[in-house]
Amino acid sequence: MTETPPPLVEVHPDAETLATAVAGELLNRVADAQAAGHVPNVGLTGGTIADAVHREIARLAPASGVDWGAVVLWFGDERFVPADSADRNVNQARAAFLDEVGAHRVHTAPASSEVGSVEESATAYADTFRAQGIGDFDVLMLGVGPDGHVASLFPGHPALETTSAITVGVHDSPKPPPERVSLTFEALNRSQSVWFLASGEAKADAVRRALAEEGSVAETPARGVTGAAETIWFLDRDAAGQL
Ligand SMILES: O=C1O[C@H](COP(=O)(O)O)[C@@H](O)[C@H](O)[C@H]1O
Repeated sequence: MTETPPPLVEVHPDAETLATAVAGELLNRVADAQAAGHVPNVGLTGGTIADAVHREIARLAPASGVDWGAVVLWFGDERFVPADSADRNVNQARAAFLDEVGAHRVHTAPASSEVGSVEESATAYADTFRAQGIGDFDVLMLGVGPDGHVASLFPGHPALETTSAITVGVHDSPKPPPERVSLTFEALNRSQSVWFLASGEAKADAVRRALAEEGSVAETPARGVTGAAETIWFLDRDAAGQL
């Protein structure tokens, strides 16, 4: 088995500077990939710090030279609610930056108003991956819950144990809404760069557990994802407070 490099930690004074730094770094990576003739696949996440990052991408995008029409965008997880619900991660991202920058190659799991069950949604999302022939994510951004969850893989939840599938339907999520679709560890780990984003004191214990020498993935699912080329933890000072 190939060894992945150890995680790097980058600490910023607060959530605002963290969001600006991540947005700037993402724009640089995507611009470089496009300059090299590559069509980048980028994994997006929902959540509070992700929203701040997305708004910074919108602000910085005009000067970046990135052609967002030629970036393929995915979500690490999606909430199984109606298509027009503000709870959908894709709607949060559309409002924050996707519409403004002109991104249109955007893929997420179908909504509850589009398919009949969370399993059907998970299967359709997996089919989209296969149809697009995605090898791996160039950059996958992931939020981290205060409980250590990543995407919609929650501590002690049966969805953690999914093998031989790239998506899973999640029922009884401890965080609302209860039904979600998540990429599995198998899919999340098909990433060159994994960037964890965490801000605020409420995340400090989860960040400590995720980066500790010892601990289980069942207890802290964020421990289960690494990038083949790099894993970076982008933190603010409060989230890094227990390191
Ligand atoms: O429910 C979710 O939560 C996490 C983290 O969100 P945050 O608001 O605590 O930052 C997010 O990564 C995930 O995509 C989302 O569905």
